[in-house]
Formats: sequence, structure tokens, C-alpha cells
Amino acid sequence: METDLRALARAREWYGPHSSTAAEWAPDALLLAKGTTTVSVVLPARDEEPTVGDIVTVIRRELVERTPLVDEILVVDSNSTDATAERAAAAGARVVAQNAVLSHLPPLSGKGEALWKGLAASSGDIVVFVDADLRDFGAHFVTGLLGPLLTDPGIQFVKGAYERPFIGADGVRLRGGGGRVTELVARPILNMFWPELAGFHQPLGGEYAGRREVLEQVPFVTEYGVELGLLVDLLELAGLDAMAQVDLGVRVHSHQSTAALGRMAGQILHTAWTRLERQGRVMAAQPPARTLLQFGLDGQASLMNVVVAERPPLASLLAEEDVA
Ligand SMILES: O=c1ccn([C@@H]2O[C@H](COP(=O)(O)OP(=O)(O)O[C@H]3O[C@H](CO)[C@@H](O)[C@H](O)[C@H]3O)[C@@H](O)[C@H]2O)c(=O)[nH]1
Ligand SMILES: O=C(O)[C@H](O)COP(=O)(O)O
Repeated sequence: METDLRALARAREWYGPHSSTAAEWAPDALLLAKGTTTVSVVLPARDEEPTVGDIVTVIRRELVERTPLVDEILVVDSNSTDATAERAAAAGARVVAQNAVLSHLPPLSGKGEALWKGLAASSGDIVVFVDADLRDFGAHFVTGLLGPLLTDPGIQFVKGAYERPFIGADGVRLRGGGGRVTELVARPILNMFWPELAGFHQPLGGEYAGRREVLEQVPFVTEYGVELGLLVDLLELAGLDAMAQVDLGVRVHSHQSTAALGRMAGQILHTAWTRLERQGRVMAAQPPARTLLQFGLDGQASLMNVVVAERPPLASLLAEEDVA
């Protein structure tokens, strides 16, 4: 009990000094701070033809041409069946196919795999991840995340925070109604087991940045477990004081169906479970079920796989390949 209270107090103590807003990080000031540090922006994209081009265009125009803060824009085409790759390339990104990166490894699926492949295929000292389905994207998403990393050598990882509206099919905007898995699963489980992380408003948000040397030292969970896995593993590796949060304003994205979010929640629970086991905090007589039984509107039942896999820290793989 006392430990929980102490951890929560740590989260509160951390919050003020480690939180800022995107408006505090002016591009020109960041350019001075950047020096020789190189920056890659990596966008994982599966069937994001309507939005990926606009996001790449804004980053290229504002942060490559106007204020050269970004050295590389990389889109990881995550087995898209639409024109995602063409739109991204036309807007000026380098595009790699997820399965073509480290192609000697058996391919895995999902967002976490796209991010890990993006880390492997990019070269910046700082890597900024941005989802490719954002609407109303602005360059402040990237500059906000770069701010603490370019100005404070003690910061290793920066996570975006934002207000997340829910926009229904009728276009009605419900303020604060988005981030359903965040509010119903991720934040409760983080508060329960890793209360030091309670100060992160959007633990599942897809916009965050880190130093390559640290990102290469942690595993990447595949599918939608990747964000929760990174937060917990980076807390263990680097500590809360090496982590920061930046308010990026409002984030609007494409909403998935409730059933899809149920599967996402299953993947996030699996990720939390593996971390609890690894940290010696639970011991199971048998592993958790890998499936989720879901029912359609017609009552039809489908057994869905919600298990996640994991890629090892990239640094360990590169070291092995050097030896071989
Ligand atoms: O197999 C996949 C699935 C998704 N994506 C991309 O990943 C991003 C986010 O995926 P999305 O399906 O839009 O996720 P959300 O429903 O928005 O889920 C939220 O919660 C997830 C779980 O933490 C995070 O991974 C997301 O970034 C966050 O936006 C988008 O650019 C997708 O195109 C891939 O590249 N490959
Ligand atoms: O991050 C989340 O909680 C999920 O992506 C769901 O987001 P949504 O409720 O805004 O669709």
C-alpha cells in the first residue's frame, strides 16, 4: 500500500517538471539546439491512403524545407492493399515495405512490427513516431516531441498528450470521447501495476519520440501492445526522470469499431501480463488464453486471436549479426 502511494507521489512530482506544451518549442530555437543531431520521422501505415500524403507533405514543407529539423521521413508500408505507398512517396517520403526490412527474419504482423522495422530502416539519432491516420496534422506534433530531446540530454523518451474527441459517423464531435481503450483498459492497468506511469495522459497515443540508443535496447511488442510495452520497459530501463510528456493539443484520427478495440484491449492485456511475469510480479499455473470470443450483430460467434509476439531489442540483433 505504502509502495503504491509512494509511486503515485513520484508520478505527481514528475508531472510538472517533465510536462510542457508544443507551443513552448519554437522551430528556430530547436534548430539551434539540434546541432549535428539527426532526426528521423517514422510513420507506420496500413491502408492510410486518405491521410498519409498530407502528413508527409506538412513534415517535408515545414520541417525539412522551411526549418530543417528533420533529416529523414520514412513510411513503413504495413502490407497495405491501397495506394498508401504511392501517396507517401509522391509526398516526398522514403517508403519501405514492412516485410522487406530485415527480410531474413520470418515476418510478423501489426503496428509494433511496423515500428520495429521502421527503427531498423531509419538512421536518425532521434526517432519520432507519428501515426499515419491523423487528421488535421500539424508540424507542432513533431516539434513538440523534439523539444525536450533536443534541449535536455537527460531526456530519452517523450510521449505526446492531447485531447481526443470522438467523431461519430454523423460527424458529431464529442469532446474527450475518444481514446476508449486508453481510458477503459490502459490507464487503469498502468495505475494498478505501474503507478509511476499514471501521469501519462495518453499512454496508447501513437506520437512519441526517443533516442535511438535507448529505443534499440528495448523489445518491441507486435500488434497494438507496442505502446504499453515501450512505456513499461523504458520505465524499467531508463527511469521516470528520463521520460517527458508534451501537450500537442487536439488529436483526431480514424476510429476503429468496438469489436476491433476489444481485440486491441486483449493485446494490451497480454502485453501487461508478459511484463508482470517478467518482473516476477505474477506467477501463473498456466498461460492466459490467447483467444477472445466475439459475437456479431447476427449473434454469430468468432474466436479471435489476441496474442502478441515480441521482437528483441534491435541492438541485440545487430550485435549478433556483427558476430555472425
Ligand atoms: O498492422 C498495422 C496496424 C496499424 N498500423 C498503423 O499504425 C497506426 C495506428 O493504428 P490504428 O489502427 O489507427 O490504431 P488506433 O485505433 O488509432 O490505436 C491507438 O492505440 C494503439 C494501441 O496502443 C496505438 O498503437 C495507436 O497508435 C493509437 O492511435 C496507423 O498509422 C496504422 O496505419 C500499421 O502500420 N500496421
Ligand atoms: O487509443 C485508444 O484508446 C484507441 O485507439 C481507441 O481510440 P478511439 O476511442 O478514439 O477510437
